[in-house]
Amino acid sequence: QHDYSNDKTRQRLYHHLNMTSRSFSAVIQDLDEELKDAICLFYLVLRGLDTIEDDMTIDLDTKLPYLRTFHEIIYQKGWTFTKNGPNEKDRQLLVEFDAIIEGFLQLKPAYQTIIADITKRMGNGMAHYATAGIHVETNADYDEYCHYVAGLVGLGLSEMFSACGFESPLVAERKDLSNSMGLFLQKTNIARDYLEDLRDNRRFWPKEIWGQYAETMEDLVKPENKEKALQCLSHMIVNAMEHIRDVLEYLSMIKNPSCFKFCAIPQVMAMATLNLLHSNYKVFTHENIKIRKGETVWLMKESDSMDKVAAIFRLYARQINNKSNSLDPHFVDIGVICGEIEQIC
Ligand SMILES: CC(C)(C)CN1C(=O)[C@@H](CC(=O)N[C@@H](CC(=O)O)C(=O)O)O[C@H](c2cccc3ccccc23)c2cc(Cl)ccc21
Repeated sequence: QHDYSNDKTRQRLYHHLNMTSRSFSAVIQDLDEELKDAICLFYLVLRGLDTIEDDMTIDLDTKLPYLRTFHEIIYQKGWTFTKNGPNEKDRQLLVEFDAIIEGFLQLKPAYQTIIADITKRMGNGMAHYATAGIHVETNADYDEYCHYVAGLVGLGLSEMFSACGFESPLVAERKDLSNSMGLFLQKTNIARDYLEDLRDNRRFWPKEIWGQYAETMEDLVKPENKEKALQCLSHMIVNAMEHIRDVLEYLSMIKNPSCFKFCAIPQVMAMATLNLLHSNYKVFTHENIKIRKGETVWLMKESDSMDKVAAIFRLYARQINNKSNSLDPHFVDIGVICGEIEQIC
């Protein structure tokens, strides 16, 4: 139990957490005392790293060293970053990053080591994919990139759950399941953010997939390619849904109620998002597609037991299956995955 001698540090931490993501910050604050601060800091350190990766106003020569050394920076009292571009929301976190470091240095060494290790591996992975000319081409690249930016988060969280004794050591051992937890979330975000990422000149959809439907990724936006675009989207959704069996197996291992909700809520939100995306041409015409606030509130309330979470996955799987008709080349794949979900649940 780390005592934040000056509660000021703690207040600043949770202020930044609330600034990054209001709904999820409440979920983190519901975590058991032993884990709450460690996961809050893990989340904020990763947000800081992600803000540097995402900032297109920083040239590569400056950005790459920051990505590769961020795991050391988090030990440097007083460090802040003022080179960031105008993006107000995230910029504030880095300008005041000394408060995050202050909190990080007060964590138990075991949690510091887990956070630093994941940050090092993630920063190097991000640096690899930020290097000029390197981007996601094959499905293997896609899984590797998502492993770096999200799968590793699952590994770190599982190590924390096992380290604090809330969960069995098996949770940290099943790295494949922890990785899938991250890939399901990240692949859902990447499918959802097609247009926003295209505008920011970020290419995450693998050519091995979109190449089956268009000459270039931009072609998918053209109205005359609407059918091909929706078929490609369906393919991306199937690719994400392949992780559901691992997600359900991982969640069935989590016994601590606050850890369970913390893990389950983003997963059911992702499943609801995939349902919203399927056959939805807005993916190619609008940015920031999100499930309705009411649905979010319902999902957060309903995700407190394995049976309820399984029922939610079954519900959305049925809805996706009903929407995908025989014109959809992935109609069979979706049927198979939904059939499996019926069995598992
Ligand atoms: C890229 C990402 C998916 C890993 C981001 N990520 C998440 O998406 C958050 C959810 C979140 O931030 N929701 C925001 C999203 C948004 O801002 O749009 C919301 O407002 O609902 O959840 C994940 C997260 C939570 C629980 C278990 C996980 C297991 C493996 C990988 C990630 C896991 C997360 C946990 C930590 Cl410690 C750090 C980051 C994340």
